[in-house]
Parts: sequence; structure tokens; C-alpha cells
Amino acid sequence: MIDSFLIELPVITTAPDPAASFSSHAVNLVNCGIIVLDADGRIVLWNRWMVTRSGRSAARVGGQLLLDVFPELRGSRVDSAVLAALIDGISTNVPQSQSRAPFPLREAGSLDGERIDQAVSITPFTDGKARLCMIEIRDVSGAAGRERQLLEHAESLRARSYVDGLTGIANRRGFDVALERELRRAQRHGGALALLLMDIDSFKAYNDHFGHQQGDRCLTTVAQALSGMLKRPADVAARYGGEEFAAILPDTSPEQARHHANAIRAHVAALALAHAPAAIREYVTLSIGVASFSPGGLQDAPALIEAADQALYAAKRGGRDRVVVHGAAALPAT
Ligand SMILES: Nc1nc2c(ncn2[C@@H]2O[C@H](COP(=O)(O)OP(=O)(O)OP(=O)(O)O)[C@@H](O)[C@H]2O)c(=O)[nH]1
Repeated sequence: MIDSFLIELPVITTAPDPAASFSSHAVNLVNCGIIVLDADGRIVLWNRWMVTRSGRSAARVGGQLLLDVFPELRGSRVDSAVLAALIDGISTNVPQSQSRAPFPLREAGSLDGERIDQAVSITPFTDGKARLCMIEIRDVSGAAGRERQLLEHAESLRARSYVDGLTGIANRRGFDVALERELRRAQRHGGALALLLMDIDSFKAYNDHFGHQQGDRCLTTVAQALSGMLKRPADVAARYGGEEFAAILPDTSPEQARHHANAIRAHVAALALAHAPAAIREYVTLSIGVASFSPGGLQDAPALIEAADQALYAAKRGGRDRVVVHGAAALPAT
């Protein structure tokens, strides 16, 4: 073992010269952890930073194998980097992004708090014939915390940018992304997919009669009712724009889609939301157009949307409060 065993202040060193004493002070003052290992992986230097963050004194760890002091390091990236340094003389950086907190170190003075985030460098060096290796540990908790906050913020912005601010269901952007995703899945697996476009009947009359704010409340109630009718995890309810809604129903045949659409229409009617006198019914109703993906027919999003839109307009022309399936006869309201 190397005989110059430098530890936390007061520094113990075999070298009585002032230069060595200054170096020892500097090693203890530096704002990062410094551990020096001898060729066998035993600790020969453990600075004060390490003492305050690990709760272990230099006297306790001096001469011990690093892996006995920190058994959890066995097989870790730090362990391999130490071997690479001591055997092959290779330096390694282990950034926080690769191994967040390899050493069980906590903020100075808090021995049961969260581990600090660490960036670790391992550098081999020689002292005479002996090969040693220095491990430097930096506390990067501040930077890592800021990075996490930024990521969370970006994630919440991204999530919000797919949600309609008024109704809380997916917005048009969320709809576009979901439709492309589900279409690709249906194309890959040869599965079924149905698209429903829905429009509140005579909504201009509703707004004119009850006012815009009440109109907004009506939109939210209908959106929540629609969303509540879609039970499968992959189903998507979206506000397509204005008073128009959409539903994407993966793994749903045209016949099942017609059935679902009628159930949604009946459910919204059953809410019995009072409508304006100028509307066709005393309560709020929906017209719904349905179109289905098929490998030999409607294959992409624009074709599917256009077909559902045509069916929706057929439902409007047919008298409203009804479902029309693209390519099939209109069903009157029941
Ligand atoms: N309150 C409210 N109204 C909206 C919103 N977006 C669109 N609208 C209203 O929805 C109404 C849609 O009217 P039209 O497109 O003429 O259709 P309609 O009166 O529903 O008639 P049909 O669709 O033919 O049954 C317009 O008066 C829009 O102002 C919104 O976010 N809030």
C-alpha cells in the first residue's frame, strides 16, 4: 500500500515539507469528492468533501477496498472504469446522464436525504512505479434538477398542446396525431378502424338564444358525454373544431361503428339539454357521419375525414339528429 496516506483535515502525511502540506489543504478545500485508490483498489486518499457527504471518516475507510466501503458499486460503470484505470491506464467520465447517483452520497449534513446527482471522472496516474487512480465526484444536483424541471415543463406543454382548453378532450392537433398513429397500426395489422365526425345541430340558434357562455358550457357537457361513451383505452374523443367533434375507434367494424354512433347520439339526446326554439328538437342533438378504414378503400387520413364529412352532411341534409355511414343508406332518428 502507498504510505503517503492523506485524509481530511488535520492532514496526516508522511511528507513534512510545506508544499505537501499546502496540497493536502487544497485537496480538502476543493469543492468535489476526491478518492485515490492504490493498485489493489484500496483507499489511500479520502478528502473532507467525501467525509461530509458520506458520513464516513477518512480513518474509517482508509486502507479498505472501495468495493467493501460501497458494495453496491460492484459491477457498476464506476467499478469497470476503476478497473480500466488501474489495469489499462484508461481515463473515464461517467456523466450523470449515464449513472445518476452511483455513490450513496447526500448533501453535507443530511445523511438521510435524497442522494445528490453525481458526475464522476476516473483518472489513472503513477507514483514512482505504483499505479493509482483518482476518482473525482462532482455534485451536479442543481443542473440535473433544472434539467428535470425543463423536461417536465416541456412535457406538460406538449401534453397541453394536444388538449382542447375549453372541453378538456383532445384538440385538432391531438386528433391528427392519434388518427395517423391508429391508421398506421390498422395498416400494419390489417385491423379495422372507424372515424366518427359529429356536429351539434343548430348550434348557431343555441348561441343566439342562450348566449355564447352557455354555448361553451353546452360544448363542454357534450364533449364529456362523448368521452364517457368511449370505453376502450385506444379510443380517442376530440374537438375537431367549433361545435364539431370526432371519435377515432380502432378495431371497430363499420357495423359496430354505426351501433356506437347511434348510442352516442341517443346518449346526448337523453341528456335533455334544452335547445333554442328555432332548433328541430327541444333538446340538443347530434348529427354523425361515419367512415371506416379498409385496405382496398379509404386508406389515408384525408380520405377518411372527407368520407366522414360527406356522411355528416348527408345526416344534416337528411333532417339532423341522425347517423349516416359513408357508403350506406341513412338511418332515421329512432
Ligand atoms: N359558444 C360557442 N360557440 C361556438 C364555438 N365554436 C363555434 N361555435 C358556434 O357554433 C355555431 C355553428 O353554426 P353553424 O355552422 O351555422 O351550424 P349550426 O347552427 O350548428 O347548424 P347545423 O350544423 O346545420 O345544424 C356558430 O354560431 C359558431 O359561432 C365555441 O367555442 N363556443
